[in-house]
Amino acid sequence: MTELRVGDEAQRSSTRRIAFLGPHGTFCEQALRTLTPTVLGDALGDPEPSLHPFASTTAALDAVRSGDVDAACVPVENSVEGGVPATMDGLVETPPLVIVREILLAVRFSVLVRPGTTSADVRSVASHPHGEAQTRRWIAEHLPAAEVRLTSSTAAAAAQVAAGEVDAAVCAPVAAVHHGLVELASGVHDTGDAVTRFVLVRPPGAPGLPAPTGADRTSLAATTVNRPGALLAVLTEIAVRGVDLIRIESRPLKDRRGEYWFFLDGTGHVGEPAMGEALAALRRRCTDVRFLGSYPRATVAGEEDGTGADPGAGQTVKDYTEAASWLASLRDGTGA
Ligand SMILES: O=C(O)C(=O)Cc1ccccc1
Repeated sequence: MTELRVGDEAQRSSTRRIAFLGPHGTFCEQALRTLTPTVLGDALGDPEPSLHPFASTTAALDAVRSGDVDAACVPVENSVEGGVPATMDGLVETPPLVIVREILLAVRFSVLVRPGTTSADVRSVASHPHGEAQTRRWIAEHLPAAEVRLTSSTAAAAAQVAAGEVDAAVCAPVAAVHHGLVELASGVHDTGDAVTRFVLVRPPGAPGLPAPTGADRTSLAATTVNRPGALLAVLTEIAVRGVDLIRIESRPLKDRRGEYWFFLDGTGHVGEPAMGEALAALRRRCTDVRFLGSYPRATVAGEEDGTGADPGAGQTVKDYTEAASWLASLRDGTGA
C-alpha cells in the first residue's frame, strides 16, 4: 500500500512527516489536526510537520517502520465497537513503535451522496467497518434495500461515491467538501456520544519519552504461556502496585494457535515507580512484553479529566519513593 499523493502537502519544507489514514476527510485526519504546534513540537520535535494520507492503517504504520515518515496517526479503539484490529496487530509487529500521544474524537456520521441522489436511489452504501457498526440500525431502517460495502476508511467510501462506484457513504460530514458530495442525512449514529481514540506513534528514540504529567496512560502488550492462572498472574502484578487497569483486549498471536497478545492499558507513566515495577515484573513473568508507550491522557472536549481510580493506601508515587529510600538506607547500612 502506498501514500496517497496530494500536491500541496508534499511541497512544504517542514522536516517531519506524519502519515494518517486517508484519503482526506477521515476522522483520523480530523483527530490529527486537533494537535497544536506545541504538542507536535513536544511529541515529534517539529511543531509544523507535513501530513500525508495513506491508504490503510497498515500502510501508515509500515511507512513509519521503513522511515518514509516520522510518525503515524491511526485509530486504535472506539467506544461502541472496541479495538481496531489492524492497528492492534500493527502495533506489536517489529521493529517496535511507541505511542507518544492519544487523541479522543467524538464521531458524528453523515450519509453523503452525489448531488441529486435521493434515498430511493441508494442501492449500495459504504463505510469503514467501525462506521458501519455504529450506524447499522440506522441503515437497516432508512436504507433497507442497500447493499453494505466495507472500505478502508470512511473517506475512502466517500471517494467511491464520487467515482460512481457506490451510491452512498457513511462518513464524516467534512468528507463532503473533499469529495464534492452532499448530505442526504446527518447524525445517523445508533449510539450517541461515541468516541474514537486515535494514537500518534513513532519509533522509539529522539525526542524521547513524553514526560510524566501526573495524568498519563501506559499501553503494553503481553503474551503468556497457556497455563491455569497465567493471565491472573499478569493482572495481579499490575493490581498489587495500585495501577488502575483501564483497558484489556486480546488479539490472537496468529502463528501459535490458542495464544494471545493481551493489550493492557493502565493509568500512570513508566517513569513512575508503580508502573515501572509492574512492567519489570511482566518482563520477568511473561513470554513476551511490548512497551507501547507512556503518554498524557487525553480528554474529549467538555469532559472531565479522568486520572483513574484511587490506587489505595501505600500506592502513591510518594509512598514508593519513601519506601525506596528506606530500602536504600538498609542496603548502605545507615538505616534500620
Ligand atoms: O475511516 C475513518 O474516517 C477513520 O478515521 C477510522 C474511523 C472509522 C469510523 C469511526 C471512527 C474512526
